Amino acid sequence: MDDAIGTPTDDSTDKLVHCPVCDLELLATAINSHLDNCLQVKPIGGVAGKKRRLSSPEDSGMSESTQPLKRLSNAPNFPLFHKPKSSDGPSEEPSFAAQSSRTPDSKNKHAESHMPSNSDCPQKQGNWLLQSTSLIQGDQPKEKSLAEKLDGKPLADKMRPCSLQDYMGQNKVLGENTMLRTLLQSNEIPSIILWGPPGCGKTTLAHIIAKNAKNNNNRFVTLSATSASTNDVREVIKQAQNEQRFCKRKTILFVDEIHRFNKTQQDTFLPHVECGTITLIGATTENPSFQINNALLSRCRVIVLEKLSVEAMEAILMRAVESLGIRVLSEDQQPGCSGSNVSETAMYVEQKALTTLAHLCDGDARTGLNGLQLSVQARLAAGKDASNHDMVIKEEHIKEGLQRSHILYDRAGEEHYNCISALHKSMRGSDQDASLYWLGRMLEGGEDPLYVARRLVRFASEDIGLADPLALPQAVSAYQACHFIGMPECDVILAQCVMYLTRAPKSIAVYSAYGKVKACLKNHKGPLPPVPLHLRNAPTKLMKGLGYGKGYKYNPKYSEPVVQDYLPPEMKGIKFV
Ligand SMILES: Nc1ncnc2c1ncn2[C@@H]1O[C@H](COP(=O)(O)OP(=O)(O)OP(=O)(O)O)[C@@H](O)[C@H]1O
Ligand SMILES: [Zn+2]
Repeated sequence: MDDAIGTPTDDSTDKLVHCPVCDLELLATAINSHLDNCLQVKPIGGVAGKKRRLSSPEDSGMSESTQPLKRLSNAPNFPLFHKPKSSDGPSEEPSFAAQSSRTPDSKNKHAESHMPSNSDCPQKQGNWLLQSTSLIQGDQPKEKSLAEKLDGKPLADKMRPCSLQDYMGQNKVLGENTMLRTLLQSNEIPSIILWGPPGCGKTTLAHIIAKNAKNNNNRFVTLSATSASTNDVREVIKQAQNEQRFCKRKTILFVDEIHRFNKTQQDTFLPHVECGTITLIGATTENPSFQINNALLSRCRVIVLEKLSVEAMEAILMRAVESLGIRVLSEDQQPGCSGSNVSETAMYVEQKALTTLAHLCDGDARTGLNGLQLSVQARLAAGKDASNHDMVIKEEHIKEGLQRSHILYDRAGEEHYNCISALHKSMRGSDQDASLYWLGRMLEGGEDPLYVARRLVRFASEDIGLADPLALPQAVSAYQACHFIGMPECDVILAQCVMYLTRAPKSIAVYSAYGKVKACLKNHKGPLPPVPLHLRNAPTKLMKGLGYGKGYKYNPKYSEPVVQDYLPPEMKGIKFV
């Protein structure tokens, strides 16, 4: 590579810059001619084995805006570029660039990162429902079969809305005059944290926000905190700086599951969010006040998204059903009465089944759409063996298709803590029905029975204590019994214990007395007082010689009450109980 380093002609061009491709330091005036060479020789976007040359931004491993490759007139003719990290090194963690080339699946759904644009929108991409192989052969576009439509990416991904129009629910944050609405209409997007339960549309909203920003000259980069390393974060920042410097383009960085980043990783963002190099959109299912660094939190607006309502879920399912060409049967309708003259077998879904699905998926659109997909695929598979009958998806098929445990309850997240807290408070309030309800919510949702049992043991002491000293052994027995027999048999054991504890008299005397002890020790200034000599044991001659145990009155030897101090002299008279 011939690095033509130019000669300075005036002060403004005297600056040294780094080539973003090969990192060579050279004069600003020379960067373009250098880059022209450098880009030709240096393969960039070495992603997952695919060496590419930068011909368009989408071509590069890391995703970004659909801006055409262009030169800037105000900089000394800089081209648009960035340098995706090579993922060849065996010791390196997979870079975000590498992630972006993986095929997304429902778990790794945000791996692909892109600037949302119409061309990214799966529904607008030449219509994913229509294209089939016949197009390649030059025929008229032929409608894909249902099986073909369900092939590939999960339905939830295919249905991801590209505009607010198709984004359902969340009216509290997206309605007229809300902050977010106003923001979407403004040029500047601030850094935000989207907090909400799984599948409520955080990622989708982030894409829509980025796309809707009037100042569309943004780069959109996605990182998943579950797999990105601090180096990946640094790399993104470095490129964002380059983009800003050379191309005056802002980088919108979407970090999914941002709570998974440790505090150091979160700190890495801070200065760059502050100075505006990066607009951060974080998504989290966890309460940001616990999981996100205060300094970072104070620079971001927190937008709370809610579980999708049943109505919103129905609308989402309906949109999916329509795009799949499945016909909806109201209660009094029969298959075949929809007036369609399609000769092949048709797929129907009962309205009731959709409503049930909308209820069962507990506000999680991904679960809802995946549930629909599974039910349709199961019907298709069953239909293969049967005669050429129309296929109808009924309520029971929907229920079969969903694993309830994954729907009702999120074992690792917020819901887990919310439910155990509700159980604890209901027992404390001696409300048996509520206590049993929350217990059921957890156990039927797949909670670990031992986790619940441990909390019962704690409750027996904290909230009942000496008001009924039998509560503790009851709870310990329940724990052991659960340990022996496990779910599902142990459900009734936990229910018995929960009812016992709920009915028992309550006392926090022990709990609060011990709390005072802890506070006393914590607040103590200076060295702790030594244990008085008379209270010390004297197992050896030496210790006896030192005065250990001297003057101690052994209570059983006295018929009258013994007067003796048991606290260090400094603590005399202190009361905890
Ligand atoms: N409000 C919505 N309107 C329409 N579709 C939605 C909405 N929310 C979610 N979806 C659908 O559900 C899928 C999953 O949503 P998304 O990835 O945005 O959820 P998320 O809140 O980021 O979830 P997670 O916390 O699990 O990452 C989307 O691809 C889309 O099809
Ligand atoms: Zn170079």
